[in-house]
Amino acid sequence: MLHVENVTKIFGQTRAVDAASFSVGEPAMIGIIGRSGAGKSTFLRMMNRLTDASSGRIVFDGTDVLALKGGDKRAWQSQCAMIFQQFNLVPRMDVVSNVLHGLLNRRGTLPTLFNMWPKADIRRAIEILDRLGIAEQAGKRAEALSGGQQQRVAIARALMQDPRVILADEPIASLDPMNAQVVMDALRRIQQEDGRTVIANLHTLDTARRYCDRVIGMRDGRIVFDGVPAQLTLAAAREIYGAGAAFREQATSTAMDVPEDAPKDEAYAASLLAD
Ligand SMILES: Nc1ncnc2c1ncn2[C@@H]1O[C@H](COP(=O)(O)OP(=O)(O)OP(=O)(O)O)[C@@H](O)[C@H]1O
Repeated sequence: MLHVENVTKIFGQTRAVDAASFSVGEPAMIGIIGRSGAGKSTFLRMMNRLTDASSGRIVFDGTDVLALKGGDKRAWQSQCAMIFQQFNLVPRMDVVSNVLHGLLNRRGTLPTLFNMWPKADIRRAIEILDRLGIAEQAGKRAEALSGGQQQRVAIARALMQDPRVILADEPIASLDPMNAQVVMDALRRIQQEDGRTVIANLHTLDTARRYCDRVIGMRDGRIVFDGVPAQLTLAAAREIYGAGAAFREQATSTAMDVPEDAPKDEAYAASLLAD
C-alpha cells in the first residue's frame, strides 16, 4: 500500500529528513515520535506535497506521489488529508462551513466563496460532525468552540475529503489531557472503523504506546526505531530522544516525578514524554 523509499529533505546544511524508509501493508495507526527538530513535520509535509523532497520516493498503491504534478498532485492532497496542532480553521466562520471547506479541492473556489453548497454535502458534513459528537455545534463560529471541539471540526473537515490517509501533525499538543484523549479516541475510531491509515506526529511516548499499532522513532532526520509499542523499551526511548544513561522508565509515564537534581537530559526527555 505505502512504501517510503530513501526520502530525504535538505535545507541548506541541514538534513531535516535523511533517507527515511518504511512500508505499510495495510491500514494502520502509526505514530511518529522524536524530539523537536527530528524531522517529523518535514516528513508529513513531504508526504502530502506541501514541501518538495530533495530525493526519494513515496509510493502509494503503485504511484510515486512525489512525482505528481498539477491536478494529479491536488487529487493526492485530497486523498491525504492533514490535521495541524493549531487546527487551522477559519475562526469567524461557522463550524459546518469549515467542514465543507474540506471539499475545496473538488468544488473549486467560486461556490465556496459564496457559500453555495449542495444540500447533500451539507447533510454529509452534519453527519460527520454527529459522528464526532459535535453536531450541535454546527451553527456556531469555530472560534467559540473549545480546543478539543475545534480539533474535532478539523478532523471532520479532513473526513469530508474521504481521504485514504490522515496525516496529523502534533494533533493534541495544544490540548489539555481530557480533550487530548477525546481527539486521539476519535482518530483511532476513524482509523479502525473506516480502514483509513492515520500517521500522527506525537510528542509523548505514552500516547504513541496507547493508541498506535506501530511507532516510528526519528532522531536527527533518521528513522532510528520502527516497531510495535511493546518493542518500545527504555533503551529504544533513549536512542530516539537522545537521553543520557540517567533516563528512567518512570519518565515515560504520565505520573512521573523527576527529581530536582536530575540531569538536564533526563528532565528534557521527561518533559517530552509527559502526556
Ligand atoms: N523551511 C525550513 N527551512 C530551513 N530549515 C528547516 C525548515 N523546516 C524545518 N527545518 C529544519 O529541519 C529540521 C527538522 O524540522 P521539523 O520541523 O521537521 O522537526 P520536527 O521533528 O517536526 O520538530 P517539532 O516537533 O519541533 O515540530 C530542523 O532542524 C528544522 O530547523
